[in-house]
Amino acid sequence: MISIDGTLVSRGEGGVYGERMMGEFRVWDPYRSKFAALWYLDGSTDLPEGAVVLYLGAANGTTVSHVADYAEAVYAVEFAPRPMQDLLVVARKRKNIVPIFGDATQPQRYAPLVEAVDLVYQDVAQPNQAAIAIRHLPFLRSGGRVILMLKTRSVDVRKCPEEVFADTCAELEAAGLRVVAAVWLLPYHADHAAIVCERV
Ligand SMILES: C[S@@+](CC[C@H](N)C(=O)[O-])C[C@H]1O[C@@H](n2cnc3c(N)ncnc32)[C@H](O)[C@@H]1O
Repeated sequence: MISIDGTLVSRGEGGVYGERMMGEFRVWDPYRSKFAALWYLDGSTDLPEGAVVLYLGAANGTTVSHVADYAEAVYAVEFAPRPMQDLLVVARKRKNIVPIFGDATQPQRYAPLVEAVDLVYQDVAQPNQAAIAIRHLPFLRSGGRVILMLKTRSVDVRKCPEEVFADTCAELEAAGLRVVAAVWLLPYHADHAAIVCERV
């Protein structure tokens, strides 16, 4: 990933959501994007140019647009109609984004549209976040990665965040993933942790 004087950027045609520009580069704000926050907090995080990405929880496409500046293709899944409309606008300008109006708990419904991917990136804030990620492992190439943005309060508000975090890591490992990094996203995002896994 590219940085200019320590600021994370991506190279894309024009701004998408009023983000700051540094010449032809778009500033990727860690307060607006958990992916960017992870990059600032864990130096080993990378998004190799030319990667194929399956993105679950695309929302209005702000982070998707930065990911698409690096990736060869981004399959972007969103199930809420309003953000989907904005995502479609973003995808009209970026031909390597494939917007999918679908429910990430039902991957079999969009499986025919998606190729094998190098990265499954998930940011869905649902109770069953680990299970959703695990359901997408058939799309992941061997050696590929899963980045799960875990919103602990969405899983179980009664459990302490550390317990939810540990349980989620254990569930992912039981499914054959190896956790290579696990980071709380403070100060950028409260109640969120990023879990980076490799398919072994
Ligand atoms: C926290 S927002 C994602 C923010 C986005 N990743 C970004 O960085 O710009 C979570 C999104 O996931 C979507 N979502 C939640 N559950 C989903 C599901 N089962 N299938 C698809 N999208 C889902 C929500 O509608 C919402 O837009």
